[in-house]
Order: sequence, then C-alpha cells, then structure tokens
Amino acid sequence: MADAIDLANVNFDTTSFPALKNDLYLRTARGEETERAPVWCMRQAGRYLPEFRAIRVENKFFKVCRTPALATEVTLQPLRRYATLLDAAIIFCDILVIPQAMGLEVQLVPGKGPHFPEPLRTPDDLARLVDLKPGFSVDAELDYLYKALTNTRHALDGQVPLLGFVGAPWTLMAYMIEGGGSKTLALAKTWLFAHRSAAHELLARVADVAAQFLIGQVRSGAQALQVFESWAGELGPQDFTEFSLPYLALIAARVKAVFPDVPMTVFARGAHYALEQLATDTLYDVISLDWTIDPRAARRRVDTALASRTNGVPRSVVLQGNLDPTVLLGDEHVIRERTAEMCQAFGSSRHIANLGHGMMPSHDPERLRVFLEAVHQSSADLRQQK
Ligand SMILES: Cc1c2[nH]c(c1CCC(=O)O)Cc1[nH]c(c(CCC(=O)O)c1C)Cc1[nH]c(c(CCC(=O)O)c1C)Cc1[nH]c(c(CCC(=O)O)c1C)C2
Repeated sequence: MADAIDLANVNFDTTSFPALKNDLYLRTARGEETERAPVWCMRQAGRYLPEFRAIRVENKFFKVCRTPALATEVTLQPLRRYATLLDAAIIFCDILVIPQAMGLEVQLVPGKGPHFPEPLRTPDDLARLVDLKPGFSVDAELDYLYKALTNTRHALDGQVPLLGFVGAPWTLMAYMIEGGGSKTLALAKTWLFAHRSAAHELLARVADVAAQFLIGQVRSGAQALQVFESWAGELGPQDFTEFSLPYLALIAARVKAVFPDVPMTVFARGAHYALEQLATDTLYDVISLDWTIDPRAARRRVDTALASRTNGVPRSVVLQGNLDPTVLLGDEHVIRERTAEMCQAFGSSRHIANLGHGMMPSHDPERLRVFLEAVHQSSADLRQQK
C-alpha cells in the first residue's frame, strides 16, 4: 500500500528555494553546449504509473490538482522511480484549468477524458466567461497551482528543475467549444470561418489569462515553461498563421518581458509547416517536435530561417523530442535502437530528449526506463565521437 500522504506537510515560502543540483535541462534550453542531452517525458506523471493510479482511486483528478500536497506527490512519483535518469519535473496539473478559471465547468469522465457539460456554442456564450468581470483575478483563481509549484520546488530539494505549463489559446478554444476531445474539431473550426471576430476575441482573452498564469507560475517557483498547442495540426498553414501563431508569440513576449531568462518551450503538435515561423516570429527558446518531423530536416530548416533573419536580436533555437511514444510498446532492443537513431539525428548539441507526444496509459513503466537509459548512453556517446 502507498504511504499515506501528510496533507498538512506543505511549504509555501517563495522567498528562498533549495539550490539546484542538476541544471542540465536549463543549460541546454539556454543553448549552451552540454555533456549530454537532458531527458524528461511529456505526461511523465500519469496513468501508466501504478503509484499514480493508487492515488486516483481515492482522489478525483481535479482534487489532485487543487491539493498542493497531492500534486507534489504525483509530480515526484516519476522522479522517485527513475531517480537520476530524469532531468526535469513537470508540475502535475492540466491545460483545462484555464477554461475552468474562466468560468466553464470541466469534468473528467473515467475512460472518456475531459468533458464540458456546457461548452461555448455561439459567440453570445462568451458573455458566460468570467475573465472580464470586475474583481476577476487569474492569480486568485489559480492560486492552488501556485501553491503546488512552491511546495513541489521545496520537495524536489534541487534534484532537477521544475517546469510549469499552460495550454495554448487555439487548443483551449477547441476544448471550450467542442466540450471535449473531437476528431474533426468541426464546431471549433466553425468559429474560425463563421464567427471570425468572436474567435479572435476568445483567443485573445485566453492568451491574456495564459500569459498572466505563466508569470504567476514563475513567481511561485517554476524554473522553465512549456506551452502546449496540441491541436495545431488541425489547422493548415494559413489558419495557423492567423489563429495560433500570433497568440503563441504574444504569450512568449509577455512572459519574456518580465522573465527574460526563464526558458520557454512551444509544442505545436502537427504544425510541421510552421517550424520557420516558430523560430523567427516568436521568442520561444525551445521548439518541441512531434515524431512526424525528421529532426535533421527540422534543425536545417530552423537554422536556415534564423540565419536569413535580418532584424531582431540574434538567437538560436533548441529542439526537443521526438521519439514516437508507441515505440515504447516495442521490445527493449527496438527502444534502444530507435532512441540511439533519434539522438544521432538531433546531433550532439541543442537537444532536449523527449517523446514526440505524451506517455500513454498502456505504457509499461519499465519500457520508459529503457528509453531514459538509452538517451543517457547514446547522447553521451555522441559527444565522445565529436
Ligand atoms: C494524467 C492526466 C493529466 N491530464 C489528464 C490525465 C488523466 C487523468 C486521469 O484519468 O487520471 C486528463 C486529460 N486532459 C487532457 C486529456 C487529453 C484528452 C484528449 O485527447 O482530448 C486528458 C486525458 C487534455 C490535455 N492535458 C494536457 C494536454 C497537452 C498535452 C497533450 O497534447 O497531451 C492536453 C491536450 C497537458 C497535461 N495533462 C496532464 C499533465 C501533467 C504533467 C505531465 O506531463 O506529467 C499535462 C502537461 C495530466
């Protein structure tokens, strides 16, 4: 049986944190040459871990998010299991806490995923959102996550840096209108073409909340940030340029204006056509790739785009990714081989190893260990061959 968690044992002091012992992720994200590629996994805390499922038996999903001691416990579970194999922790929460804070009810239906009983249907429904109401405060609504970050940063004791995150405006808009996951996003895309100005209004309001939320996360202890545009691939290049990119750029610009040194990552899943724009038209330090993009081509395209840029401060972009998560369903030999090939393809610098999307509930935790070990080995080997 899992040890009982002492819910009263929390530390919300943001004035001093334990010294960081492993800064490999931060150095790499800032573009420095490093001894190997750092590694972590999207959804590294989650349903593939029996210790997570044990906590979920007793606690509803959003209760875990809202109870700092529980969110800390779940965030630390993979760090305990894989110990020194992981180079970052990501705070346990969900992208849908922003729609919740803006006034929409979100339920998590077992076996089905997120469900909004009353999604936005027409532009008139924007009036139901509370973000423009007098007295609304992003920081007050989402204070529970700030507390979870602060407490987790203390509990980590400097083992690895702590990442905060948000969902990007287009992805959150899609959930707010569809009411859950969807194959075609037909309802959300209707807004783009039939209610274009309402779509922009919603995107701008979500971007506003997201930027404030990220700034609050850093103040509370997050040491790096990731923005998840999980439904980017549903947009073609033209619509990505109009409905996603400007808001992704705005979020990074707002956060960087306050915290220029906090590394920021963008994961625009499926937006392979947008690599150049993400590199040249935004301030993200790291671009996270899904597994459908060839890392060699991505590196070439990003570097070429940056080199031909004539205005702005010079910048270099780090790539993150991108093993197909289903490779972890294969045997150890396949995982090692494919991980070595992946590290080779990214090259010996400016790479943060990760999956091309999140861990799946059906994954065997021991297969993730094989992936993590293989990254350590392959990426250190690559540096030696240099
Ligand atoms: C573990 C978990 C999470 N969210 C959900 C679960 C399953 C809940 C359960 O049944 O216990 C519901 C939960 N929340 C969501 C989903 C996906 C549903 C869908 O496909 O529409 C589920 C099952 C929505 C969501 N939620 C998230 C995204 C973006 C990343 C991605 O593309 O997967 C998205 C799209 C982000 C997310 N979600 C979560 C994290 C925690 C930190 C970590 O990575 O370990 C993060 C970063 C945690």
